[in-house]
Amino acid sequence: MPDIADPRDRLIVALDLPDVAAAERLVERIGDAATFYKIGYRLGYAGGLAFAERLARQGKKTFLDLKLHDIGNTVEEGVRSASGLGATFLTVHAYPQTMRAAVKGRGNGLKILAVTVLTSYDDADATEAGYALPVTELVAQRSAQARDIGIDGIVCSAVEAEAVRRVVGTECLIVTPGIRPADAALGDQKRVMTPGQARAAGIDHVVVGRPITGADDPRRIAERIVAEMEGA
Ligand SMILES: O=C(O)c1cc(=O)[nH]c(=O)n1[C@@H]1O[C@H](COP(=O)(O)O)[C@@H](O)[C@H]1O
Repeated sequence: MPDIADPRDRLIVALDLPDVAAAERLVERIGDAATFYKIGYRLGYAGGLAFAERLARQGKKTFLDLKLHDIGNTVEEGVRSASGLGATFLTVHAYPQTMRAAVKGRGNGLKILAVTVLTSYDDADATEAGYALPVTELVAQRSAQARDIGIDGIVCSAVEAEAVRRVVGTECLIVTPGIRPADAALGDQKRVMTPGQARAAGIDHVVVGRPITGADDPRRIAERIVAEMEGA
């Protein structure tokens, strides 16, 4: 829970767009209302990794959301390669072997975030995937493992943020997708909070995609989200 001096840094805009030209247009329209962008595999597989490097060179913070999960050697070497892209964050799934490998491979100040249980999952989805624990317990268990392994941050829903903070303490970041302004459509997200609720629950960063990427005025929505967190 490091001090975040610029309140805009709390908002990470998910650039889930089909191509680099669309991402460039959105970044341009948002202007200085956002400082931090997430590149996931939709854009990543369409030239987005080179674009992420460019954004970083232009002074934006970048988050590579590659959600790595593989045998340890592949994860470790993959993280080593990703460490050269100038990013601030990189995601891996919160499996102990994967997290240990990621910590071994990280370099150049890249922080590793562990995705505990996807925010599109509820208890029924976890059961269907073969887990005996309810989501809140699975998130707590994986957060404790991430803490013990030395992961830099946890990705969970803001619904679990207070419980996760008790597990990981103040040194570890909590980053929460599944964020929706009060009037926004949920889409496929199931564990959801507003930006203000998330901030009050003690998160470090929120991740917001469609409410911004699909807005008529993305800059205004980004500004509103930052202001809502500041007022929380
Ligand atoms: O790792 C993530 O960023 C992530 C983890 C998670 O549990 N849930 C989740 O929604 N995300 C990502 O956060 C973004 C949320 O997008 P929206 O639902 O459009 O706001 C997407 O890019 C997801 O891939």
